[in-house]
Formats: sequence, structure tokens, C-alpha cells
Amino acid sequence: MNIPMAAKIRYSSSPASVLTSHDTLLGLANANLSEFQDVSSPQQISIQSPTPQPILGPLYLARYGTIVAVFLVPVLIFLVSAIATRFFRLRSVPGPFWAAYSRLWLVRTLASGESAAAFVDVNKTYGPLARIGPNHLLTDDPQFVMRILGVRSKYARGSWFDILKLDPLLPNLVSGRNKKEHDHLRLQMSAGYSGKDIKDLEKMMDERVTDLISRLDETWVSSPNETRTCDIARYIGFLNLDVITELSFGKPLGFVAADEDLYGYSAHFEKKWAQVQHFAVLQELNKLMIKFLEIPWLNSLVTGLPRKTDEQGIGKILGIAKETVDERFETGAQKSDILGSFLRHGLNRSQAETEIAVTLISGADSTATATRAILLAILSNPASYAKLQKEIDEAIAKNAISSPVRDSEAKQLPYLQACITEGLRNFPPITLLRERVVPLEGDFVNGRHVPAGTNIGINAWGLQLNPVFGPDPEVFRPERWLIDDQERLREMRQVQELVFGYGSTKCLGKAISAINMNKMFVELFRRFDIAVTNPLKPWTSVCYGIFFQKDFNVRITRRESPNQGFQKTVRH
Ligand code: HEM
Repeated sequence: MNIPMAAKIRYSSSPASVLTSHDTLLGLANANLSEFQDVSSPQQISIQSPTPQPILGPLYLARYGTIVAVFLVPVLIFLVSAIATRFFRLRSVPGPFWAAYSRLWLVRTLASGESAAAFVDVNKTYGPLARIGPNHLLTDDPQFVMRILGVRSKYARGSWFDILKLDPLLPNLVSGRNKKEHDHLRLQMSAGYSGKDIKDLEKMMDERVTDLISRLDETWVSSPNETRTCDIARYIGFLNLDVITELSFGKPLGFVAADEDLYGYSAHFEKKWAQVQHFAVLQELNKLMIKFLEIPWLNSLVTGLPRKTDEQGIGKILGIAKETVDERFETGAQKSDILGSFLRHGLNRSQAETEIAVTLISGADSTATATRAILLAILSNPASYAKLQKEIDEAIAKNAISSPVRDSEAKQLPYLQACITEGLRNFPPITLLRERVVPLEGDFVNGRHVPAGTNIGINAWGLQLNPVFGPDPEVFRPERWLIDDQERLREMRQVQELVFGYGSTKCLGKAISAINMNKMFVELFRRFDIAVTNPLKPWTSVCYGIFFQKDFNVRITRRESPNQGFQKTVRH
């Protein structure tokens, strides 16, 4: 029978009654279609009910009862007990109200793009140990963080780290949760990262920094009568991508030379990471995805993962990593770069492919963010800017630095070192929670019992606002590092170093990032004057645990003094 879409449905046994949706659905489900009949108006259909049976009401009720009993009651019991267990589990730890009941607070905070600042507020409001989820705590207590991350700690990386897998089925150094396997891998990779195994590390960095300075000099220098607005965030990003790809793949991918976000890599990374960060909280989704990937006939259901065959984005980089490793295996070429070191220390083919791609992800953005944040802090503090430029000029006048500057020479510039140390403290570039899990026996933190299995997140920004830094930790003030009190300096350094982690998972790329920043700042300030074009909004900086920064628009002019004249000579 053809039923017009706009037909009104009436229940004939009670023509006047208006049906609830439940009644309608159950009525339709139980009605015999032959009992439908056309009524006088074609727009109206009357549903002839079976002869009313008094028994039907109780039967329907019984059905409702069954549905409620079978489905809803267990679901309700599960929800109430899950919420109650979760709430009571960590009830002694204060935190935002809704965070005690659901992870949505955490998801919303991560999605805000301002999670680092939000976490600072949480520990400021609720104390050094605060609750940010039913089973998630957050700490900004340096002593506790060192205890968690210490070499002999029984705390382990939590399932938070699964989001750092590039290949969901293969753990890598930054994601690995098996301590023994991680320590072994770390041992195999340390020499490559430390730079010991890379013969021409500094020469390579000099070439990359010189490329960038040339690009700025040729394209972005303003004259007294005009302004060429340069988004320096973009170039700092390109420089770091070139440095890390040259270190890992043996040659730079050429972001600076192309003056373009090659393969849409950075844009793709930002878009993907904004989504992926949520899997660190909604871990069930991550586990489900991994299960799907493990079952061959289900893995095509998982879409959107980067693939080595992609022509764009992270997938393209994975493809280049694979080609690079294939070439080394096929030609037997022994190169003095990070990949060469990894292979000499026993990494197999698939490990090598993953790890060199991981180097790019862990090394490029972190150093780029640090460089941008330090640069902005210097540009915003005229007194610091003047002191730094004077220190560099005097070193040039004394012939104490080469062109480009050597790392060892830059380390002799105390104000530069103070600016870098203070800038990293003032704006730690990695604010991912990096949750560790409380061991089986549980723990006592500041007199509170914390049960086994609790996730403890690290508040990277909060740590660097510790009173050890004095009464003005929010302020960029390099002078705080230029004091004579050695004991105080030691205490401050210990906390500042947490920017790079601690213990058995401490950053392996710290030395590489230091060389890079030392060269970049000296080479920039010796030859250019730089000013932000919009002091009211100097940049856009979005935080998803790592930072995505752009529109750091500056006006660059050449300095007049002959000391700073641009030279391409590399003197070693
Ligand atoms: C200013 C720049 C950098 C900062 C602030 C930084 C920060 C960090 C932090 C906080 C961790 C600890 C992660 C954890 O808790 O498990 C880490 C680990 C790591 N970083 Fe960095 N990083 C920087 C630059 C680099 C560079 C340039 C590279 C590579 C060339 C690199 C490679 C690594 C690796 C491989 C690990 C893992 C170590 C392990 O799990 O044993 N980082 N980094």
C-alpha cells in the first residue's frame, strides 16, 4: 500500500488521542499492515487497531519492563558504579569539579589550544597535585616529577604514550612503554643523537643557518622607506626541518631553498595533531584502532593514518624515510649521520625507518618553538635586546667569534646563554602531559595516598613558575642566571633542566638544539635589527602540547657597522 509521506496517522481506537513517539513506534511495530486502511481524506490514514484486548496493556508494560531490566538497568548500574568508583578513587585530590566525573573536561581543555596556560591555572588554584580527570592527576612539583622520571623509578610511561607511535604497531624510542626495550633502544641511539657519530655536525648546521640568513638578506630586508613584512616563524620552522632532515636523512629536504611548506607537511602535521592529541585521553579509541589494525580484514576500516605511499603530509615524510633506508641497505653506503649511527648500532630496517621520522617530529618543532619564543622575548625586552647585541658586537670586535659563530664560541657569551636558558624556562616548548602511571603498590604524594594505575601528568609550564626562580617567575629576565650564588644557581638549573625531561627518558637532542640556537641568534643579531610589526599581537601561538606558531611578523633591517657585514665565509 502506498502511504503518502505527508499522511497523518491516527490510532482508530482512540481517534482523539495524540500518540507519543513510543506509542507510535510500538504500535507500528505490532500492527499488521493489512489493518491499515484509507480513510475519507487521502491525507489521512487510519490505523485500525486489533480488537482492544485488556491483556495488551500489561503485555506492553511487561515488554518495557524487560527492555528496562535487560538493557537499561545494567547500563545504569555500570555508569553509576563507574562514576562513583572513579570519583571516590581520587576523591582526596582537589581539582576542577567536572574533571572528577568525566574526561570531557580534559578533552575540552586540550581542544582549546591553550592547554599549557589552563594547566598552570589548575595547579595554581588546587595545589601542586590536582585532579584533571577521573583517573588523571597533574603535578607542577619538581621534586615529585624527578622522583617519577628518575632512572630507578617504578613509575612507567602510561598508555598516553601510544599516540606517539608513528606506526601504530611498532613502538619507537619516544613512545615505547616497555622499560627494558626502551633502555636498550636508547643505548643504541644515544651516539647518533649526541652528535658524537656525526662528523661534520657543525659544518652542516653552519650551511643551513647561512642559507636562512641569505634568504632573509636577499628577500626580507626593509629599507627606510618601505617595510617588507616577514613571518619569521615560518622561516625558523623551515630551518629546523632542514637541519633535522639533513641530520637524519643525509640531506636537507630543502624547505628554506624552496621557500615553501614542502608536501604540505607542517599544515598536515598541525591538522592531524589537533585530532590525535585527543586519543591520549580517549585511550579506548586508540586501543580499538590498534585492535582493528591487527586484524587484516578490519584494518581497511581505519582511515586517515599517514601511509608511506602518500604524496603529501606526514605520509610523504615516511615515504622519504623508507626510500632513504632502502638506499642505505641496497648500496651499503656508510654515512656519518644519525641514520648511519643508528644502523651501525644495530637498528633493523623498520626500526631505522620509524626512528628517523620520529627524529623529525621530536626535534624540529621543539627547537623551532624554543627559537621563536626566545626571539620574541628578546624583541619585547629592549634592555635585554641591547645587552645581547652589545655582547655580540664586542665579541666580534675582539675577534672572539668566527663567521658563522662556532658553538664553543657562543657558549662563551654569558648573556646569550642566559637569554636561551631563561627563554626556555619562560616558554617550555613541550607541554604534553606525558603521563606516567603509579606502580602496583600505590604511592604517597604530599601525605595523600595515590592508588596504583593513576595517570600522573606533568605540568611543564607550571614547573617553570616554581618559587626557586624568585618572586617574578612569569617574567623573562636573563639576569636571574647571572648571579654569583652557586647553590641558588644549582637549584634553579635543576628545575629549568626539566624542560628537557629527566632520567631515563630525558631528551637526547638537547645538544643539537643548543648548537642550532647558539648559531641562529648570533648570526641574526650580528647583522640585522629586528622589530615586531604588531606589538599588540606579535604572533599566533596555538598549544596542543606542542606549539603551532605563525604570523610572527617582523621588520628586518641591515645593521650599518662594518663588523656585522654579511659574510658567507665559514671559518673553522
Ligand atoms: C628545545 C628543544 C627540545 C626540547 C624542549 C625537548 C624536550 C624533550 C622532552 C621534555 C623529552 C622527554 C619526553 C618524555 O617525558 O618521555 C624529550 C625526549 C626526546 N627528545 Fe627532545 N626536546 C628538544 C629537542 C630535541 C631534538 C632537536 C631532538 C632530536 C634531534 C630531540 C629528540 C628527543 C628524543 C629522541 C627523545 C626521547 C628520549 C627517550 O625517550 O629516551 N629533542 N625531549
